[in-house]
Amino acid sequence: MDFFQYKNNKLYAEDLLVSELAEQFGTPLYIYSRATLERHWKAFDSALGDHPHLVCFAVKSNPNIAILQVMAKLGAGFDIVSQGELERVIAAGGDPHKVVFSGVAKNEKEIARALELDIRCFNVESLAELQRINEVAGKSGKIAPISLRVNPDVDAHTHPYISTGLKENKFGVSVDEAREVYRLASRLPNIKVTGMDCHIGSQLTEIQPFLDATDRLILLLEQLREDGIELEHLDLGGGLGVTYSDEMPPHPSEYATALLNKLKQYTNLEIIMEPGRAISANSGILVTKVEYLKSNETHNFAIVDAGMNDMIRPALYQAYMNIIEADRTLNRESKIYDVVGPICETSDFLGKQRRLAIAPGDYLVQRSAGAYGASMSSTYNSRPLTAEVMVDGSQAHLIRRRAELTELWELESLLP
Ligand SMILES: Cc1ncc(COP(=O)(O)O)c(C=O)c1O
Ligand SMILES: N[C@@H](CCCC[NH3+])C(=O)O
Repeated sequence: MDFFQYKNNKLYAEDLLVSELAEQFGTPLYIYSRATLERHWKAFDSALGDHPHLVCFAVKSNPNIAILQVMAKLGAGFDIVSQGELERVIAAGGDPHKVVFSGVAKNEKEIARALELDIRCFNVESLAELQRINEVAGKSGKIAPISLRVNPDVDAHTHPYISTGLKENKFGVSVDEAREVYRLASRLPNIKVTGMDCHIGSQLTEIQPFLDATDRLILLLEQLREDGIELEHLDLGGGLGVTYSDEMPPHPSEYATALLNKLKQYTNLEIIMEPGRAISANSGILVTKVEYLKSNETHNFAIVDAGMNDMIRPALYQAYMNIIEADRTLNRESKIYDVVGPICETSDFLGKQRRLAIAPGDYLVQRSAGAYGASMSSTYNSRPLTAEVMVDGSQAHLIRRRAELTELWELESLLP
């Protein structure tokens, strides 16, 4: 069941009318459904069944601390890529022992803080990083649990900007070098080798690349056994896609079951997953108000109050995201529009060539906006970050207020 659905042609978020939420909290506005977030995380968790596992929510997809709190209450783990994300997890009540730390450029301070909190594992992306973690752990009197992020050189068949598992990408240690780096790691005094990880890209809509990557990891895992290196966990990363238009990605349970099938004889090997988008994207919408309609010889434009600073995916990846009316009872004339924002950039659009029935003052909804929406937003053009609301049944909680305009320069100062 979809928790964002029309009843009598008016869009609801769980039990609440989207247009009323827009009136109450103003626009642009991100609205999330708690029930949807929970259902999506549980789909992964339950598909992995009795096999030892941990489903780590990829914080980068939506780091709002209320969202992390919902995850923490479910018992989720977290995949982080910075100290900022780590502190958010802690602030939200997350368990640091369920945190895996990815990212290509971990600095000493971040490593020290993660060691202090006894995180589950560092997902190490290079030999140089491994050596740095060993040094920082030595200084902190800790033993750092590590996994090597293996780059399996598998084509994820996704947008080139969000493909990460090819040789030419900056991520991880190549599958050919990994065995040697593991041998080295196993001899470092302040390192404990606990796992292996990979993440081949985002918005994958086919299962096969995941299976191919897993095969390469299993091969390496067997080679490590020959070297006397036993792993405790295998982290298969995130990357499962969602439906933005007509993609048909596998359901999380189908995906998890397929991977589990490959690994079922490894009964003691804990499986870690790092889904972000598959949990958060369709748990959220972006509501925006039509400010003006205008037309020229070739185009009709719906000029709305949300811009690429609020949702950059269309501008950055030419991503298609569905746009629908919040209220279909208003009896407007329908036309084909480019839905554009207030930012002074030609790439500032939410969608192009969409049939919509709207008038100024109406609300439009961009669907699937819960992942990489608010998290990638900026204050470009000195626009405050958009407010965010969590709907929980018939309750709406403001989980991020819109900043006052003066707060936008709080960190700056005039010259003396
Ligand atoms: C290491 C790592 N894990 C997990 C994710 C989450 O990816 P997704 O949101 O596609 O599930 C990402 C982002 O692509 C990532 O870089
Ligand atoms: N930000 C991207 C996904 C990148 C995931 C991070 N590795 C998107 O919106 O699709």
